Amino acid sequence: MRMLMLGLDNAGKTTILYKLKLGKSTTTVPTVGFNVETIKFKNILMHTWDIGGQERIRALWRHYFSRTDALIFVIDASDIERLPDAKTEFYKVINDKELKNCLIAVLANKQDIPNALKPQELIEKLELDSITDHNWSVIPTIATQGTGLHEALSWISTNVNISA
Ligand SMILES: Nc1nc2c(ncn2[C@@H]2O[C@H](COP(=O)(O)OP(=O)(O)OP(=O)(O)O)[C@@H](O)[C@H]2O)c(=O)[nH]1
Ligand SMILES: [Mg+2]
Repeated sequence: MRMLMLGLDNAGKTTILYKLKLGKSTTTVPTVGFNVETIKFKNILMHTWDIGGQERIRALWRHYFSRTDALIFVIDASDIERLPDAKTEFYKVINDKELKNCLIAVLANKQDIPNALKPQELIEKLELDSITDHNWSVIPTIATQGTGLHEALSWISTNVNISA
């Protein structure tokens, strides 16, 4: 299956990718372009694309939409100031017709930071209950420690319709 990981810069996407791939926390630099790794989870091969989230390169995201089975949208839940930007980008992505059938896992990352929004608060602020045309879930994570990442893959693996 093909997974696409998007979200604003600094959300934690690359940290998640390499925590899942290597089992350890890595030092990252802002991604200019993409990283791709295959993660094996419960005998499912998850081809996972992590795309840079800086504003000037977000226009490139759509080139990676095709054939995506699951979208992982990573949010820095402690960055309340940029939540409106994250929301705008999120809806732009999920309303694209190329992603109309994909599963959506929203990761409420950086739960180790004291003011981080909890999943229920993110559901309200992002108005996720208004989404009726996708199967979605919000999962709290701490990418640097690996907390919640297997729960996220587990939810994806049990809900995905693998097309190929
Ligand atoms: N405290 C805390 N820091 C985190 C967590 N996850 C990631 N970070 C840190 O956040 C910073 C950005 O992480 P990246 O994984 O590079 O972010 P990214 O989403 O790939 O960013 P772009 O490549 O620019 O799109 C790094 O310093 C990470 O160590 C977390 O759960 N908690
Ligand atoms: Mg990155």
